[in-house]
Amino acid sequence: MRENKKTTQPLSIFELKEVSKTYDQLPALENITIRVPEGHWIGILGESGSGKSTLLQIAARHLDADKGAAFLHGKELPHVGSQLLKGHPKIKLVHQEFHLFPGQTVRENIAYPIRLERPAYVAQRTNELIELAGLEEVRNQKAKTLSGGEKQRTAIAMALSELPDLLLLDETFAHLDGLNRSRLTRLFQQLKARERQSCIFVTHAPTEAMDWADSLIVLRKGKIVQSGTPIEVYDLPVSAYVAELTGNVNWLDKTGRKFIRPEKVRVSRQEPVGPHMTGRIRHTHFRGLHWEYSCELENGLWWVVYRLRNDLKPDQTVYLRFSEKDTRHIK
Ligand SMILES: Nc1ncnc2c1ncn2[C@@H]1O[C@H](COP(=O)(O)OP(=O)(O)OP(=O)(O)O)[C@@H](O)[C@H]1O
Repeated sequence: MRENKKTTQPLSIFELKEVSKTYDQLPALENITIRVPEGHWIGILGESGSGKSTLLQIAARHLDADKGAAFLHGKELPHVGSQLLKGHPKIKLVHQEFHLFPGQTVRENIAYPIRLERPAYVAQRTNELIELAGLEEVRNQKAKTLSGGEKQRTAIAMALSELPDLLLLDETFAHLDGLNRSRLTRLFQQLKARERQSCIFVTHAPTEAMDWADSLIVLRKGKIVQSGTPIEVYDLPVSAYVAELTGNVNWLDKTGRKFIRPEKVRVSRQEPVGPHMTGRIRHTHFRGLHWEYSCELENGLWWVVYRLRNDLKPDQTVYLRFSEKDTRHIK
């Protein structure tokens, strides 16, 4: 990685500096600064309408901000309005409306961005991506005949055939089933580790954000409310909004200031010695690797608790214990 000698900070590939955007006098983004160091994946998490897509559109050079600037490798990028074509050749946005050539095959679509390279390289890179994206069986099928998930994987493979300096992903996993999700996961793991790809990705899903991001940025009503590593943001959220957006939260009182995460709560069927809380199981949810139970406490609060086994029944009385050091306060 190239280092900035003065600060020893990794150099930013891309930067948005003090960017603001208003639609019909309503602010969609306010004073947003984001730096993407080389090889980093920045996850943008936020509720619907918080400005995530607007941010990606500005980063992709599809949309001009009202204020602020965008830099690639330290060079300010021109206004979108002053360019003949929207976008930037070194920045690729993959979003849910896939831009594929419908009459071309999967292979032809993936090969298109590198069509001027040596034929042997084109064939090798295309085959590699077809395999990584799990598209072997549809490689000769026309894009218009693909399923939604196949289109999405083809669009991602196409974006990656010629690696951009900055990859932008908009809700990439949103409509994928488990199998396709794990295929893409492999593809992205390789991109991160081998290709040192830099990326900004937008998601609603906290697990996806935690999994992929080197740093997380939480947006609310167009403003950055918190940024940090996924662990920092998850463990020390600055507000109830961030706490609830990043995972399940058990509030310790009705003020919404003190909480504990469910994985820190021990649930038992027998009354323990020592301090504990008492509750009743109300709902059971199978989550694959664990069971999640909604539990109504004696004080009227509802908590979520996890167990590896499905051994608690609705209406059963349970006892909850936790350590004070695992509780968190929101200032
Ligand atoms: N073209 C537009 N014209 C007017 N208002 C817009 C336009 N695009 C977005 N907005 C508004 O700007 C705000 C931010 O929208 P944006 O699509 O960036 O949010 P988001 O976080 O991506 O939402 P979602 O998760 O629902 O896609 C919203 O209030 C939205 O209604």
